[in-house]
Amino acid sequence: MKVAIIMGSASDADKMEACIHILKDFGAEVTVRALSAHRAHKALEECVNECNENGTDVIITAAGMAAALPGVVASMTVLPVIGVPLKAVAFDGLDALMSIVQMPSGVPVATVAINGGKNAAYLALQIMGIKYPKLSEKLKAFRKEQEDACLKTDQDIRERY
Ligand SMILES: Nc1c(C(=O)O)ncn1[C@@H]1O[C@H](COP(=O)(O)O)[C@@H](O)[C@H]1O
Repeated sequence: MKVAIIMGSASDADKMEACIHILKDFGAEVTVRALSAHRAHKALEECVNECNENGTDVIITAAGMAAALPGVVASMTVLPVIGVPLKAVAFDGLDALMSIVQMPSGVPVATVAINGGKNAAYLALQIMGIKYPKLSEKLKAFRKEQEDACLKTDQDIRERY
């Protein structure tokens, strides 16, 4: 159960903390790298080649601004690539969202919400759940906990009003 997280810059790390924690909580082996396609494309290629060879199940990519990274990573692998657009200095993250979501056909990046690192983790876990049945069971238990918590808050609201 191996996930590689590649972000465009070390300055993105805070926004990906929750993603990393969720993956580790569910028992995934997580590798985290900060490699820009724009600034270090050779090292990025080496990193993706390693993923292709070392049994990585899913690659999560995260980048802000002109976010070429997720698409470039997707071009170098047939592993599932998830893209997390990050809100950086301008346009509330729409710049990154547009860069990541509008891939030409044949080279998909499964794009989550702006700053959607948590859902990137859950989506990666669900993809891996196909291969690891115990993980799938854990995810079902998590969904049940979430449902119970929702019903509890509903009850609280009904009682309050
Ligand atoms: N989008 C990309 C890429 C890329 O796509 O190759 N490389 C860096 N970045 C983004 O630039 C922003 C600022 O990075 P710096 O703080 O390092 O200047 C970050 O959000 C990063 O993801």
